[in-house]
Amino acid sequence: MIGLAASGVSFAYGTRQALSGLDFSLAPGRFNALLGPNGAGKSTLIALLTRLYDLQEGDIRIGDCSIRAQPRRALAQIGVVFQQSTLDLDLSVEQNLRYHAALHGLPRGVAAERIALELARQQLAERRREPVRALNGGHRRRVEIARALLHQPQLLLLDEASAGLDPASRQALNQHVRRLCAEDGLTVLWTTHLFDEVQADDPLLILHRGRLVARGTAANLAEGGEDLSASFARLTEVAA
Ligand SMILES: Nc1ncnc2c1ncn2[C@@H]1O[C@H](COP(=O)(O)OP(=O)(O)OP(=O)(O)O)[C@@H](O)[C@H]1O
Repeated sequence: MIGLAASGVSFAYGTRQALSGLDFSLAPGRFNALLGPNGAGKSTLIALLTRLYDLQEGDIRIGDCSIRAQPRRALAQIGVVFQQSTLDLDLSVEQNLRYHAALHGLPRGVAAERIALELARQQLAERRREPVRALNGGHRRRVEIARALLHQPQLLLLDEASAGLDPASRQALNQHVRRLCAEDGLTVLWTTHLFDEVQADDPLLILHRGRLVARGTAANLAEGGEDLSASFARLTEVAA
């Protein structure tokens, strides 16, 4: 199981400060939630964790690798599901995965084995020959998760993976990712702006206007029996 630790991470788009002095770590092998409203900086943080953007300040360690000093080794440990889907809707599920495996230089035989394994794990084996267009939103997300896991990373980052899904599919996807975590020891970072996707004992980070305003679990951040939305309102008001 692998953890992640960020220290002193700040990022600005020109003069617009998007993240300020973030220090946090993710619990290895757990479903870690990152909660923040639109514009809090979640996608910017994912972009830094995946080296889509270069770090401006601070460092991020994935396991024992610094993404500054050993970016290739660090990135090999990460799988990512971005907010915007990048599946080709007209290709089959399997073709999408094969294309991705080829891009990453996986030999054909290895790719075929991993694709079969991942599709079985995501309960999608029977749909492998269907075009992605024929799948509902929740299943498309599972294809993206399968794709993100093809190179066998130990850390899975999901940026608002449930966005655009109906409530039942949102909950099913959330439970699905929790199972991957529990069964395979995957370390997960699940970003969301929805309180009901966070459970009381999840390791939780709350991001507000580019600053971390709380770390802990929803249960230990709560005061006087308040629910997470009330804790959130109190914590962000203090930080405003
Ligand atoms: N390319 C960009 N250029 C300038 N400012 C940006 C850019 N991308 C994001 N921002 C700003 O940086 C801040 C953080 O945005 P970010 O997209 O990381 O937040 P978020 O929490 O992911 O929100 P959302 O859920 O809406 O994507 C916001 O104020 C946003 O307007």
